[in-house]
Amino acid sequence: MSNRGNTMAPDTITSCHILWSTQSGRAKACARRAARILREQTHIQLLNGMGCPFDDVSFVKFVPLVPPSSLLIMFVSTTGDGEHCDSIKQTWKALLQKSLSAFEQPIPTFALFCLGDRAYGPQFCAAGRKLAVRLLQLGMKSACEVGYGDDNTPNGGVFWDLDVWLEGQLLPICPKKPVVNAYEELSTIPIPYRVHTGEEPKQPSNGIDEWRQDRFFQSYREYFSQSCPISAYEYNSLTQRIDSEGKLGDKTPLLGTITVNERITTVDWEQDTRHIRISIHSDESVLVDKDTIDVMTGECASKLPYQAGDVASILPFNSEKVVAQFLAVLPDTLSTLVDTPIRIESDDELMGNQYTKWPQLCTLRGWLTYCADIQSLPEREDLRALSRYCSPSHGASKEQAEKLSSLSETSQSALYADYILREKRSWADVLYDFESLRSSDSKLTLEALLMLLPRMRPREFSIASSPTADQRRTHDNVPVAEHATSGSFSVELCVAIVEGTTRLGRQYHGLCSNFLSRLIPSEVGRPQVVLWIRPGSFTKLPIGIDSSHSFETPILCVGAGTGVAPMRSLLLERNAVWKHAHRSITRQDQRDKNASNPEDNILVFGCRSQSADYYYKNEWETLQHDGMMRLLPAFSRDQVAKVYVQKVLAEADGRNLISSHILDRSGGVYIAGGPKMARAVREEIVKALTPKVGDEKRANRLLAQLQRAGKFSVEAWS
Ligand SMILES: Cc1cc2nc3c(=O)[nH]c(=O)nc-3n(C[C@H](O)[C@H](O)[C@H](O)COP(=O)(O)O)c2cc1C
Repeated sequence: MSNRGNTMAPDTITSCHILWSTQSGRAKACARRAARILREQTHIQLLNGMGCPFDDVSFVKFVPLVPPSSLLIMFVSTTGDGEHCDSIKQTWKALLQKSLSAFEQPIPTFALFCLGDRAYGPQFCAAGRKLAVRLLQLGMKSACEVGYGDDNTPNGGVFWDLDVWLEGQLLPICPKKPVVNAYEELSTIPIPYRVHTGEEPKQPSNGIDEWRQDRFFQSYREYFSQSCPISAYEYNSLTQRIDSEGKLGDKTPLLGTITVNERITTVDWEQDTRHIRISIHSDESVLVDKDTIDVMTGECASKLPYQAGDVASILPFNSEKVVAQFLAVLPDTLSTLVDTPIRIESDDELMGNQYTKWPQLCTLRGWLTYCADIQSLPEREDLRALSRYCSPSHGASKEQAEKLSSLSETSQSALYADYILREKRSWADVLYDFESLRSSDSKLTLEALLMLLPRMRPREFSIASSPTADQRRTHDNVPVAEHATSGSFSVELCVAIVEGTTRLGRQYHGLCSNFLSRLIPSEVGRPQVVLWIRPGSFTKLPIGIDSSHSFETPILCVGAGTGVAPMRSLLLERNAVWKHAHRSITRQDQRDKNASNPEDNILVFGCRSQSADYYYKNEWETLQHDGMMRLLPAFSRDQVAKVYVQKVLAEADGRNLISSHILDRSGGVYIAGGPKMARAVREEIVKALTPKVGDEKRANRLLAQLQRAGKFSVEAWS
């Protein structure tokens, strides 16, 4: 496929719409940068400002309404294993309808920039590429070459690639205007917020976190709901799951308490990894709806609270220390407000989707703790925006404003990468370094901070526990009547705590893993965590865990490091369901009658050292001893030559395991962990299948078929 449809003459394009699909925000940031550059350097009219998510417009109906002189500029990220992000899923579904015929001409052309990570191999930018193919099939034309942004490109990742694409592809097809210093004055930027202080009296916190205090709770709850992942499940007030995935809307988050937070690597080991259990409780003040209880069994009639393979999206909070460091670099006029309740009013018209709807009532300290992502690294556009707030009377103001602004230029990408990316400089670091931003007459008002700082977004963790085992445990320990009314459940996570040191010796910490590591197990009913649960790549596999009795599909799970989390969920779930279905058979009987076959549940687990980071060792060994699974460990550093999961898998059973599992036993293969590992395992599978099915092409085709049938799936994260 040639990805260039036709090159437009610069004067034929007069306007554009910008659309993006993103999981973690980079595609939106690319859209923002492109919009700013188009505004400054071209005569193109930006019809929807810096753009909106695909699913905000009804794409199929929208395209024929757009005049051909308008350009559709699209930024599309890939997630999962070559999948589309949540914010384009409805559009993608509509575009795939068989009944959809080609758009009637004339229609607008498109310019597409895809975001991805080359470590995903053949799935690099798969979502964007699939979209391009489909749009071309539907008769749309590409106005310029498709752009590809890779997270690993030196000096800025996708943003470096974006600049190259803008310069080489997009800008040449747009009517240029002479570049004057089009740099926006502060006074020309409409402020969408009004902050009212002093209206609400201060009250003692009584040691309760601000977001849980009665007077603020509703305000925070509404704010948190906006961070809900699109596919999150909905729960009723008894924490019973009441919908299937895919129902849109801002869903109230679940509130959880940490009941277990244990280090599962040895104390002297380089990596601190935690086994964390979060207990989720209902709002006990709500009365039980008797209809939801099965009168015969006393059990809740609703489905399991979550499914094996699901993912927990957790909203992190900043630590007291980080907030104090940030407050210390704010102008005095702001830092003195710190514990005063503030009311934030927002102008919906000015907000568009460009700004965040913050909680209506909070304090500056609360906002910095629960809402603003002050530990994130400011993007180049942020530095440019910040430059407008330097104090006019500070001696270095002009120089510092120019420096901040120039760091956003394409030509200064290497400097930006050195200063921000490599040294992981956060907003607080930048405010500290550029002192004209924080001097007493700085223009940095509270309203400006509300405009500038990004909001905290949830981080995702594969759930490591089995919902059936959890429910059985709860039933065994809690009297039936009490359980039926509480609706409570728990989820377990396996979390590697991220920390490191930059080249210049600055320490950095992963936001959410460190937030979780700090939480001390507490009494159930004192929420510490705000979360949602949504389906993951391994939810709803055809492997017999929802139909209780069918274990016809043997599974081969490959998990390296914390990639073992979803595998634990699947294996424990199969074990719990199996046990429930065979509860009259004793252990001895099981072995005698060979009632379960260990080959039905194979785990290839990879870690560095058998004695230091062998997660859940005892559980695997017990299951293996009971004949419920087969374990193939790979300890990469326990011998001179490195041994990884792909090698163990390839060599097992005289190099026959892969082919006999897939071809003879019709088994499913599931892989979780880093993208490089996932790619290497996939390559070994193709290598093993090739001689059996004829050639490599057929082997790849077979894997694609298995993937469509839910018998091959990958969950990879960097
Ligand atoms: C869970 C996960 C899965 C991903 N899967 C892919 C993939 O299959 N192919 C790819 O090219 N990039 C993949 N990526 C990389 C993202 O596309 C890349 O990081 C991108 O810059 C993120 O953009 P966003 O912030 O707009 O979501 C994945 C990233 C994550 C976190």
